[in-house]
Amino acid sequence: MSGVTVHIRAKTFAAQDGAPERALYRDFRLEIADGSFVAVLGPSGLGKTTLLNMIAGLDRAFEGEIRFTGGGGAPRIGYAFQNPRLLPWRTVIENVTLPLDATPEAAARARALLGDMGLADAADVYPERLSVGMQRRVALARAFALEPDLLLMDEPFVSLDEANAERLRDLLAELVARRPTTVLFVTHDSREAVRLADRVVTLAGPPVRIAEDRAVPLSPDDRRRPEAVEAFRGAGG
Ligand SMILES: Nc1ncnc2c1ncn2[C@@H]1O[C@H](COP(=O)(O)OP(=O)(O)OP(=O)(O)O)[C@@H](O)[C@H]1O
Repeated sequence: MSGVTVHIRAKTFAAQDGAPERALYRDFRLEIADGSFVAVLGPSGLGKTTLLNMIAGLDRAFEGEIRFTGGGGAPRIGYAFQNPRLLPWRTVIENVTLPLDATPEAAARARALLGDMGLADAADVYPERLSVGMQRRVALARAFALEPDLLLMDEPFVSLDEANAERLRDLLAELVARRPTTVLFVTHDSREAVRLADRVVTLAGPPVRIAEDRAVPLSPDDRRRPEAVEAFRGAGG
């Protein structure tokens, strides 16, 4: 596992194609404890994906520091992007095993995860044959198969129907219970945040600031009861 200490002194997107300069972050700090499951809520366009990209090292054009805590050098980071980003010229199983060591154990783990995702029969087809919801599940399997120390998830269940989304929330909770991982989970849905996370950070801005930071001390059973989730949300004010 790995915790993260984020300090963004400044993150600005320059003016471009007629759009004005955007100062997204100014002296922003966030501590994510090793082994925690943190949901990040906030309005569209605020800079949540940008935050994940900076943590993942995909966006280095900012002033500040991202430090990984919890020992053991650079963490293995799994990233379930907002769009599935599968390689169209590779089969489903090839997409999932791509970031893994080429060992029989890794291949078996990838196939088992596809089974968990209800995609056992789709392992050898190409992504274009799959619905968007199935492609999202493949992208999740790819992120889990890496056995990450830190899992970044950007609205991973957003285009799924509620029954499938709920099944995958259960699966995510089970996978994290099975193999403890630090999770940073961006969502628009505060029910989903309370359902999954042990801490919900609500962002406001710009520039981005933490408007609310709330621990969610619900039991796994309560999280699966919509009325318990609703009562917790209602108690928050
Ligand atoms: N490469 C870029 N160049 C210029 N502006 C960008 C770039 N990437 C993002 N932005 C802008 O920065 C702002 C934050 O984008 P970001 O995708 O991080 O927001 P978000 O909170 O994840 O939004 P959503 O919830 O809609 O996904 C947006 O206004 C977006 O248009």
